[in-house]
Amino acid sequence: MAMRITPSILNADLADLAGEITRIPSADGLHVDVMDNHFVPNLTLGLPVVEAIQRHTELPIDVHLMIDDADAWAPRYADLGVHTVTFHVEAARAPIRTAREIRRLGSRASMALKPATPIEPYADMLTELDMVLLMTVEPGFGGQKFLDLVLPKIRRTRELVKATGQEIWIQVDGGVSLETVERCADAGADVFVAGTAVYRADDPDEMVVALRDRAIAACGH
Ligand SMILES: O=C(CO)[C@H](O)[C@H](O)COP(=O)(O)O
Repeated sequence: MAMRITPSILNADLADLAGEITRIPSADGLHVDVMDNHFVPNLTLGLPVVEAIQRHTELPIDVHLMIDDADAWAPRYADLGVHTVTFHVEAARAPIRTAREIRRLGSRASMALKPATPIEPYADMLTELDMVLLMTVEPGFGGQKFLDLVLPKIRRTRELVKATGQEIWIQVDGGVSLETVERCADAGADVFVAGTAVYRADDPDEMVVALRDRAIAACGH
Protein backbone atom coordinates (compact mmCIF):
# COMPACT_ATOMS: atom_id res chain seq x y z
CA MET A 1 0.00 0.00 0.00
CA ALA A 2 1.33 3.46 -0.91
CA MET A 3 2.06 5.82 1.97
CA ARG A 4 1.64 9.51 1.16
CA ILE A 5 2.95 12.57 2.98
CA THR A 6 1.06 15.82 2.41
CA PRO A 7 2.68 18.67 4.38
CA SER A 8 0.39 21.33 5.80
CA ILE A 9 1.39 24.88 4.98
CA LEU A 10 -0.24 26.14 8.18
CA ASN A 11 3.13 26.30 9.91
CA ALA A 12 5.07 27.47 6.88
CA ASP A 13 5.97 31.12 6.29
CA LEU A 14 2.58 32.27 4.98
CA ALA A 15 4.15 35.45 3.60
CA ASP A 16 6.36 33.34 1.32
CA LEU A 17 4.13 30.48 0.26
CA ALA A 18 5.68 30.13 -3.18
CA GLY A 19 9.13 29.75 -1.61
CA GLU A 20 7.93 27.40 1.10
CA ILE A 21 6.37 25.03 -1.42
CA THR A 22 9.69 24.63 -3.23
CA ARG A 23 11.22 23.25 0.01
CA ILE A 24 9.21 20.00 -0.17
CA PRO A 25 9.73 18.51 -3.67
CA SER A 26 9.39 14.94 -2.33
CA ALA A 27 5.90 15.56 -0.95
CA ASP A 28 2.96 13.63 -2.38
CA GLY A 29 0.70 16.64 -2.12
CA LEU A 30 0.19 19.98 -0.47
CA HIS A 31 -2.35 20.25 2.36
CA VAL A 32 -4.02 23.66 2.47
CA ASP A 33 -6.05 24.52 5.57
CA VAL A 34 -9.01 26.84 4.94
CA MET A 35 -10.45 28.23 8.21
CA ASP A 36 -13.28 30.72 8.64
CA ASN A 37 -13.11 31.71 12.31
CA HIS A 38 -16.62 30.20 12.77
CA PHE A 39 -16.30 26.44 12.35
CA VAL A 40 -12.90 26.75 14.04
CA PRO A 41 -11.54 29.66 16.10
CA ASN A 42 -8.89 30.62 13.54
CA LEU A 43 -8.77 32.33 10.18
CA THR A 44 -6.44 31.46 7.31
CA LEU A 45 -7.12 31.80 3.61
CA GLY A 46 -9.72 31.18 0.92
CA LEU A 47 -10.42 30.76 -2.78
CA PRO A 48 -8.11 33.49 -4.17
CA VAL A 49 -5.08 32.22 -2.25
CA VAL A 50 -5.72 28.59 -3.24
CA GLU A 51 -5.95 29.76 -6.84
CA ALA A 52 -2.64 31.61 -6.45
CA ILE A 53 -0.96 28.54 -4.92
CA GLN A 54 -2.06 26.48 -7.94
CA ARG A 55 0.05 28.73 -10.17
CA HIS A 56 3.16 27.94 -8.10
CA THR A 57 3.15 24.16 -7.82
CA GLU A 58 2.65 20.93 -9.69
CA LEU A 59 1.96 19.10 -6.42
CA PRO A 60 -1.60 17.80 -6.02
CA ILE A 61 -3.45 20.27 -3.79
CA ASP A 62 -5.47 18.85 -0.95
CA VAL A 63 -7.83 21.53 0.40
CA HIS A 64 -9.09 20.96 3.95
CA LEU A 65 -12.16 23.10 4.56
CA MET A 66 -12.66 23.93 8.22
CA ILE A 67 -15.59 26.20 7.46
CA ASP A 68 -19.34 26.38 7.99
CA ASP A 69 -21.76 25.80 5.15
CA ALA A 70 -19.57 23.12 3.59
CA ASP A 71 -22.29 22.12 1.10
CA ALA A 72 -22.13 25.54 -0.55
CA TRP A 73 -18.38 26.08 -0.41
CA ALA A 74 -16.90 22.68 -1.23
CA PRO A 75 -18.01 22.77 -4.90
CA ARG A 76 -16.41 26.22 -5.32
CA TYR A 77 -13.02 24.70 -4.44
CA ALA A 78 -13.61 21.69 -6.69
CA ASP A 79 -14.38 24.19 -9.44
CA LEU A 80 -10.80 25.48 -9.13
CA GLY A 81 -9.59 22.03 -10.20
CA VAL A 82 -7.75 21.07 -7.00
CA HIS A 83 -6.89 17.39 -6.53
CA THR A 84 -8.92 16.79 -3.35
CA VAL A 85 -11.60 18.72 -1.49
CA THR A 86 -12.16 17.73 2.14
CA PHE A 87 -15.21 19.04 3.97
CA HIS A 88 -16.17 18.41 7.59
CA VAL A 89 -19.21 16.23 8.15
CA GLU A 90 -20.04 18.37 11.19
CA ALA A 91 -20.41 21.37 8.85
CA ALA A 92 -22.41 19.64 6.10
CA ARG A 93 -26.19 19.27 5.91
CA ALA A 94 -26.08 16.98 2.87
CA PRO A 95 -22.72 15.15 2.90
CA ILE A 96 -23.62 12.61 0.22
CA ARG A 97 -24.85 15.28 -2.17
CA THR A 98 -21.76 17.38 -1.48
CA ALA A 99 -19.38 14.44 -2.07
CA ARG A 100 -21.14 13.67 -5.36
CA GLU A 101 -20.92 17.29 -6.43
CA ILE A 102 -17.17 17.44 -5.69
CA ARG A 103 -16.63 14.32 -7.82
CA ARG A 104 -18.88 15.61 -10.60
CA LEU A 105 -16.68 18.70 -10.79
CA GLY A 106 -13.58 16.52 -11.15
CA SER A 107 -11.93 16.57 -7.72
CA ARG A 108 -11.53 13.72 -5.26
CA ALA A 109 -14.14 13.86 -2.52
CA SER A 110 -13.02 13.62 1.08
CA MET A 111 -14.88 13.93 4.37
CA ALA A 112 -13.28 14.94 7.68
CA LEU A 113 -14.29 13.92 11.18
CA LYS A 114 -13.30 15.72 14.37
CA PRO A 115 -11.71 13.50 17.05
CA ALA A 116 -15.02 12.91 18.88
CA THR A 117 -17.14 12.22 15.79
CA PRO A 118 -17.67 8.47 15.27
CA ILE A 119 -17.20 6.84 11.87
CA GLU A 120 -19.98 4.21 12.17
CA PRO A 121 -22.91 6.46 11.17
CA TYR A 122 -21.11 7.15 7.89
CA ALA A 123 -20.16 3.57 7.00
CA ASP A 124 -22.81 3.41 4.28
CA MET A 125 -21.55 6.51 2.52
CA LEU A 126 -17.87 5.55 2.34
CA THR A 127 -18.25 4.50 -1.29
CA GLU A 128 -19.16 8.11 -2.11
CA LEU A 129 -15.69 9.15 -0.92
CA ASP A 130 -12.12 8.93 -2.20
CA MET A 131 -10.66 9.73 1.21
CA VAL A 132 -11.66 10.02 4.86
CA LEU A 133 -9.76 12.51 7.03
CA LEU A 134 -9.58 11.59 10.69
CA MET A 135 -8.50 14.58 12.77
CA THR A 136 -5.92 13.60 15.39
CA VAL A 137 -6.16 17.01 17.09
CA GLU A 138 -9.07 19.42 17.51
CA PRO A 139 -9.12 21.34 14.22
CA GLY A 140 -8.00 24.96 14.28
CA PHE A 141 -4.31 25.17 15.04
CA GLY A 142 -1.03 23.55 14.14
CA GLY A 143 1.46 22.42 16.74
CA GLN A 144 -0.96 20.49 18.97
CA LYS A 145 -0.35 17.17 20.68
CA PHE A 146 -1.41 14.03 18.80
CA LEU A 147 -4.53 12.42 20.33
CA ASP A 148 -3.93 8.69 20.83
CA LEU A 149 -7.64 8.22 21.50
CA VAL A 150 -8.24 8.45 17.73
CA LEU A 151 -6.19 5.30 17.00
CA PRO A 152 -9.13 2.86 17.50
CA LYS A 153 -11.20 4.97 15.08
CA ILE A 154 -8.42 4.70 12.48
CA ARG A 155 -8.48 0.89 12.89
CA ARG A 156 -12.27 0.78 12.64
CA THR A 157 -12.25 3.00 9.56
CA ARG A 158 -9.69 0.72 7.90
CA GLU A 159 -12.00 -2.25 8.57
CA LEU A 160 -14.98 -0.41 7.10
CA VAL A 161 -12.97 0.68 4.07
CA LYS A 162 -11.77 -2.90 3.50
CA ALA A 163 -15.38 -4.07 3.60
CA THR A 164 -16.27 -1.72 0.72
CA GLY A 165 -13.65 -3.41 -1.50
CA GLN A 166 -12.74 0.05 -2.80
CA GLU A 167 -9.53 2.04 -2.56
CA ILE A 168 -10.48 4.81 -0.16
CA TRP A 169 -7.55 6.64 1.41
CA ILE A 170 -7.46 7.29 5.16
CA GLN A 171 -5.75 10.54 6.07
CA VAL A 172 -4.67 11.64 9.54
CA ASP A 173 -4.05 15.27 10.44
CA GLY A 174 -2.66 16.81 13.60
CA GLY A 175 0.44 16.12 15.65
CA VAL A 176 1.87 13.76 13.03
CA SER A 177 5.63 13.42 13.60
CA LEU A 178 8.43 10.87 13.47
CA GLU A 179 7.18 9.74 16.86
CA THR A 180 3.48 9.29 15.98
CA VAL A 181 3.45 8.39 12.27
CA GLU A 182 4.16 4.70 12.94
CA ARG A 183 1.14 4.33 15.24
CA CYS A 184 -1.09 5.88 12.59
CA ALA A 185 0.28 3.69 9.79
CA ASP A 186 -0.01 0.58 11.92
CA ALA A 187 -3.64 1.45 12.70
CA GLY A 188 -4.51 1.83 9.01
CA ALA A 189 -3.80 5.38 7.85
CA ASP A 190 -2.12 5.83 4.47
CA VAL A 191 -2.05 9.63 4.02
CA PHE A 192 -0.28 11.77 6.59
CA VAL A 193 -0.60 15.52 7.05
CA ALA A 194 2.36 17.02 8.89
CA GLY A 195 2.76 20.73 9.50
CA THR A 196 5.07 21.47 12.40
CA ALA A 197 7.15 18.31 11.91
CA VAL A 198 7.96 19.27 8.32
CA TYR A 199 8.21 23.03 8.40
CA ARG A 200 10.08 23.26 11.71
CA ALA A 201 12.64 20.68 10.53
CA ASP A 202 16.09 21.87 9.45
CA ASP A 203 15.48 20.17 6.13
CA PRO A 204 11.73 19.91 5.41
CA ASP A 205 12.19 17.64 2.40
CA GLU A 206 14.38 15.22 4.34
CA MET A 207 11.62 15.08 6.96
CA VAL A 208 9.02 14.23 4.29
CA VAL A 209 11.15 11.31 3.16
CA ALA A 210 11.81 10.16 6.75
CA LEU A 211 8.10 10.28 7.65
CA ARG A 212 7.19 8.24 4.57
CA ASP A 213 9.94 5.67 5.29
CA ARG A 214 8.65 5.23 8.84
CA ALA A 215 5.06 4.90 7.67
CA ILE A 216 6.05 2.26 5.10
CA ALA A 217 7.99 0.32 7.74
CA ALA A 218 5.05 0.41 10.16
CA CYS A 219 2.22 -0.31 7.73
CA GLY A 220 0.40 -3.16 9.40
CA HIS A 221 -2.48 -3.67 7.00
O1 LIG B 1 -5.70 20.93 10.20
C1 LIG B 1 -4.84 21.35 10.90
C2 LIG B 1 -5.20 22.08 12.13
O2 LIG B 1 -6.57 22.13 12.23
C3 LIG B 1 -3.39 21.21 10.49
O3 LIG B 1 -3.31 20.67 9.20
C4 LIG B 1 -2.65 20.32 11.42
O4 LIG B 1 -2.79 20.68 12.73
C5 LIG B 1 -1.20 20.19 11.00
O5 LIG B 1 -0.34 20.80 11.85
P1 LIG B 1 0.59 20.01 12.87
O6 LIG B 1 1.29 18.94 12.10
O7 LIG B 1 1.48 21.08 13.37
O8 LIG B 1 -0.32 19.43 13.92
